[in-house]
Amino acid sequence: MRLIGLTGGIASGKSTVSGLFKSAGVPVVDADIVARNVVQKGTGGWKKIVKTFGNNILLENGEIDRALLGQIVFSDPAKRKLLTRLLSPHISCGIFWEILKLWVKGCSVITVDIPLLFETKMDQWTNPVIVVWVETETQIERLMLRDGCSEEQAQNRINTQLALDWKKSEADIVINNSGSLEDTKEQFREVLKQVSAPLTWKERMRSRDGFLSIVMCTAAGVLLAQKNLL
Ligand SMILES: CC(C)(COP(=O)(O)OP(=O)(O)OC[C@H]1O[C@@H](n2cnc3c(N)ncnc32)[C@H](O)[C@@H]1O)[C@@H](O)C(=O)NCCC(=O)NCCS
Ligand SMILES: Nc1ncnc2c1ncn2[C@@H]1O[C@H](COP(=O)(O)OP(=O)(O)OP(=O)(O)O)[C@@H](O)[C@H]1O
Repeated sequence: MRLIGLTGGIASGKSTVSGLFKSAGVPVVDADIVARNVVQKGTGGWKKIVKTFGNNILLENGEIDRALLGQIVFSDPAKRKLLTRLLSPHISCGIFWEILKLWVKGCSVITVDIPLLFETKMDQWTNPVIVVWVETETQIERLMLRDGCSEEQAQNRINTQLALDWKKSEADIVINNSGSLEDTKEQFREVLKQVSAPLTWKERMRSRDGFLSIVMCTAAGVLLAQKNLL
């Protein structure tokens, strides 16, 4: 099985590229969706957030007020690290189950779209690592336009992640999404050819090691969670 790691910076175009993978018939596991599911009302992630941030973090319907939580954690590095630490085991487990379900269905190539792929060291599980890169000015403009935030807020959010230029330097494949959508699609077509090629022996060993790591880390996570150690 080939696990493609798709990452980048906030609003660099990961969802845009993951949409292209889906259209090409390659299933995608989206860490942002998993991260939303693991904090739905009543889940373990939800309980941890309420315990840590208090009842004020809830909307009237009992769901987490994501906009408020975002405001809090993106303006306070310690709280952001705390939230990431609280949710990481739940998110890793969720990603693993999604991969497992697709694997059982017989999918041999799966893309995992994880914004914090390098930050959480999950890059070692995936091969190749694709970084969707964009020029900073364009990234800020698109983020402001999409989320209706100020330039300062956009810059703050960008600063909470590892530098996109550094991610680019660590990538196996870079997709430059600074231009038009058509330009990105053209690069994607080349990438698709590359990732559709059969795995070399070296790559097979790497991805098998990667998959075993996922199994072991998740099993450890589940055990620790059951013993309330997380
Ligand atoms: C803070 C929250 C509530 C804001 O929710 P909101 O719906 O506004 O944004 P959404 O979840 O769609 O995230 C948008 C983007 O923000 C960035 N982002 C999210 N969490 C983090 C984080 N902890 N650190 C840095 N960047 C982050 C990512 O690039 C992500 O794609 C939410 O992002 C969250 O729960 N984050 C913690 C979980 C996490 O680490 N998610 C990343 C998945 S690997
Ligand atoms: N090549 C492009 N040309 C113009 N707009 C684009 C292009 N690529 C992406 N966008 C727009 O930029 C915004 C950010 O793109 P997208 O949502 O794909 O980024 P992302 O990396 O998934 O973001 P996040 O980290 O917040 O999940 C979206 O509004 C999208 O429509």
